Amino acid sequence: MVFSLRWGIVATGGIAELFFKDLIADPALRGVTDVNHIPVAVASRSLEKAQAFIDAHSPAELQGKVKPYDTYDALYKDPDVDCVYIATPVSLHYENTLEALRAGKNVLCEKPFTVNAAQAKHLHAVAKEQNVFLMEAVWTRFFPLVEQFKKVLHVDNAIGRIHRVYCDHSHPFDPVKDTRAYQASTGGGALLDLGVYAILWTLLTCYHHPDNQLSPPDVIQAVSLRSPINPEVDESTSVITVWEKAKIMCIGTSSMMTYSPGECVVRVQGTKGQVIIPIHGSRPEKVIVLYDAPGMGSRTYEYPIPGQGLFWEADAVARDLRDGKKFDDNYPVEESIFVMELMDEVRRQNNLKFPDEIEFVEKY
Ligand SMILES: NC(=O)C1=CN([C@@H]2O[C@H](COP(=O)(O)OP(=O)(O)OC[C@H]3O[C@@H](n4cnc5c(N)ncnc54)[C@H](OP(=O)(O)O)[C@@H]3O)[C@@H](O)[C@H]2O)C=CC1
Ligand SMILES: O=C1OC[C@@H](O)[C@H](O)[C@H]1O
Repeated sequence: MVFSLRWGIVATGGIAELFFKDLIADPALRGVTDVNHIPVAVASRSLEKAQAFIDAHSPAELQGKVKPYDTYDALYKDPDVDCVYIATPVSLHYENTLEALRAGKNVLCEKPFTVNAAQAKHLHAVAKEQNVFLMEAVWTRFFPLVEQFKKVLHVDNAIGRIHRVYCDHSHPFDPVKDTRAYQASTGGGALLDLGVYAILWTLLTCYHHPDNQLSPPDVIQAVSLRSPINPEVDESTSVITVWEKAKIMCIGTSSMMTYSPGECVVRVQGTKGQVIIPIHGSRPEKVIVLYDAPGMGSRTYEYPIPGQGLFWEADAVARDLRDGKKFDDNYPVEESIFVMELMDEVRRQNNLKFPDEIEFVEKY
């Protein structure tokens, strides 16, 4: 039997649009037959915007069936919504997710989860108290390609012992169009918005290395370059982590001024070769293994994406809710908290602060 998940979408920006389109894509096109998705409501700060979003993106069979709301709160109260997708700027993730959880809703919240670890911990506590589902929407984590990447490195040991990892996620943000990236009040800067993907590859290679056993890194050394447009935010941040148990050094970089090197956004170097992921660090389609041994050559695993690729995380949420889970095994909230702790430390080393109004945590 197919399990259908009814979604309520909060906000009508760029990623909300892509997520909506992926929800209504035919699951069979990605070989999925056990779950599907039904968008039932969209909330915006303006009723006109919510309605325009629904009209623009709903296929004929959904016209008139998706409810528009002019407040996010009204959507949280809708009994037809099984799961809320939060697609607001990061500065609002804590507040929006908290309200949705308190209304008894399951929540998938866009990346980065919150602006600091304290907020992430509070959301985790509230989800447990309310007995509802919570996950950060790090979509890439749910790509089938990622399973192949982990298998090549940690199961097949295709490149032998891993020594060093480079990973990058960068692309320019336009100071006029992408204003949220340049404002501290909206949680801007390269680290939070783009650095999450450099951290994702760091975690997959080092934190999840069988010898590391999910231990934190022994060393974190980070440097940020502040933006001349607004020195309150970082335009580039580089983070070196050392993982003693697995004996790996990892260099993760992010910049909102320049592009990632296209041919290689992730390079994992081992004793027997290298694993390379070409662009894009958040939407990869290939894993390439280059063997050092003469005559071994290379092997390429290709994973074309039949859509944007956001549907895989939605499928994971649907399966979790079908199975009565409150957290996802592949990406539990504890790991989002760990990511936020890492980012807190990077910001501490570089004296990068957001305004109190967005760093606040309610007493609990
Ligand atoms: N997974 C991915 O690939 C991507 C994830 N993201 C993440 O998604 C989130 C949203 O990003 P994106 O969609 O690009 O952002 P946009 O600026 O395009 O949209 C944000 C939406 O949030 C709502 N909103 C509520 N309050 C504010 C406010 N004070 N200022 C601006 N918007 C507000 C608005 O919707 P309304 O007016 O309808 O209420 C707005 O359309 C971020 O956390 C970002 O990191 C972004 C891009 C890609
Ligand atoms: O999350 C995102 O926002 C920034 C983009 O670079 C990235 O590709 C996208 O997934």
